[in-house]
Amino acid sequence: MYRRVPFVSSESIRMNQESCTKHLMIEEICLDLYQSDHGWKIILLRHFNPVGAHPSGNVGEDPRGIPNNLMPFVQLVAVGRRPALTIFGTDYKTSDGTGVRDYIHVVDLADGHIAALNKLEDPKIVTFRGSSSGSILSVLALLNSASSNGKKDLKICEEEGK
Ligand SMILES: O=c1ccn([C@@H]2O[C@H](COP(=O)(O)OP(=O)(O)O[C@H]3O[C@H](CO)[C@@H](O)[C@H](O)[C@H]3O)[C@@H](O)[C@H]2O)c(=O)[nH]1
Repeated sequence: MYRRVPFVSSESIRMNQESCTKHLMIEEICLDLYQSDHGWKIILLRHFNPVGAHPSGNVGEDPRGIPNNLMPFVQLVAVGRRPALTIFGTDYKTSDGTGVRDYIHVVDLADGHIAALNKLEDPKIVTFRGSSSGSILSVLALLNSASSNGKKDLKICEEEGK
């Protein structure tokens, strides 16, 4: 968090998911701080899962070891560095039963951060929400997309939801 950064939302900042609680708490601390001292300018950045790489290929994700996250794992399966993707759960209340996330391309996210930083001198209240990319994908949809892009079926196995 930076001193003198724009902030604050005129919108409701309520979130539904329990996993968002810690983020919401931090936003509330920022709100309190702003209320106590309007000299603070704070940007609240909300986004979901960044994926992808810079088109130059110079900056991207090349995890060492076993990745924790879906996209890098799928990529390693696609290039044959991992044998199969384990799907963590297939009985969620989603269209195909696998977990869904809202993905944002990492370059769009970087652009969003720059746009937010350009508001530093703007005294108005602003929040940045980078999550509405319209790219809400299930694990299977993401996997199928990677399979069709790479023109080969990627192997999967299933296990209980985590
Ligand atoms: O090998 C894998 C990896 C992930 N998934 C599923 O793929 C989806 C996306 O998982 P992941 O890429 O790990 O993203 P998140 O679960 O959304 O976790 C991100 O979002 C969390 C909440 O902000 C942060 O705590 C994490 O660090 C960050 O990676 C979820 O349904 C996972 O269960 C699999 O099925 N198999």
